[in-house]
Amino acid sequence: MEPILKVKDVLKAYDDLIAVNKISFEVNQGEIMGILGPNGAGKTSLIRMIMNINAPDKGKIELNLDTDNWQSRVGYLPEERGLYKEAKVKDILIFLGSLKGLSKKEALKEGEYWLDKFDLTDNLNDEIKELSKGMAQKVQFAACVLHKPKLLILDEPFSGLDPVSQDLMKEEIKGLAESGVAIMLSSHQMNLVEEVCDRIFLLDKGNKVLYDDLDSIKNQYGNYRARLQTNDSNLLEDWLNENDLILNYNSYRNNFNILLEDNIEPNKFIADLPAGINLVELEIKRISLHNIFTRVARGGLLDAKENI
Ligand SMILES: Nc1ncnc2c1ncn2[C@@H]1O[C@H](COP(=O)(O)OP(=O)(O)OP(=O)(O)O)[C@@H](O)[C@H]1O
Repeated sequence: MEPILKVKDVLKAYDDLIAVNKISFEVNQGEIMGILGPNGAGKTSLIRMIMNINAPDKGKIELNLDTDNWQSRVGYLPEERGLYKEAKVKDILIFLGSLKGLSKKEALKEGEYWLDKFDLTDNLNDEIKELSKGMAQKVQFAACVLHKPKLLILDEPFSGLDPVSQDLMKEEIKGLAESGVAIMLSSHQMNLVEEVCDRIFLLDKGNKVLYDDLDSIKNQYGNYRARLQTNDSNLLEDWLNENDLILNYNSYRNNFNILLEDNIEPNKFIADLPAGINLVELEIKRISLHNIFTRVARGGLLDAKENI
């Protein structure tokens, strides 16, 4: 099946600054593609070109939405959350729905469906200025999905949300992808998107760092780290100091943070632990996407401490 969005060799410069440097990627139906990178990486510049707010200096953006009126098939949550403060939630939903071709009744029905999901049903008649930042953001999210878009573009959808609301937002985004929506989201909070995205495009200073599915990225770059608590600290310390499975470690009293060498799998580490060691706790995980980014984009060294 044709991708819903194709970005081909897109370049955008602001005077001398190349904000987006010949970037190419695709977003397919039913997948969540994360555009990740630190502040200033070029994420919003890319999104604005996709939304036709700015034009690329070079390259092409193609939308495959089977319509001349592409905006009726796209939902967009912009980075700046600009709902009119004096307007009521209800009127915002009706107005933004009407821009996407919905009748008043349809917009209200869909809007109420989404407000219910975010526990905001009682706020339908509130003015935006009466809502918290996170509540207003959920209303804006509702407004960008109520016309059932085929392509959803979310610029920093988790910023300003508390952890419970972030989880709720993640679940709704996953649900939309499962129903077939192509979703592209940008974020600088790499830990948050790890659990949501199928594929990742890592961007740094306008340049591609990595573009692959999350598992492949983690298989390729993701060393394992272990967190371990033991009553046999001396035994473990001696073992760690002479073991070539270990890249580095740090410890505090009986707690150890251990970074395994490239390609060392958890089984190998566990099988090699000193015989009879008394373990109180053991956790083994891959390093985070943030650490992979630090390593690949910045040539940073991995250190056991920063991975915990
Ligand atoms: N209108 C503009 N004029 C000049 N420079 C700009 C403009 N918009 C963005 N830039 C620059 O382009 C680069 C990329 O900015 P952009 O906003 O696309 O990054 P971002 O990845 O979305 O960052 P953030 O996570 O901070 O929102 C930055 O160096 C920024 O200063």
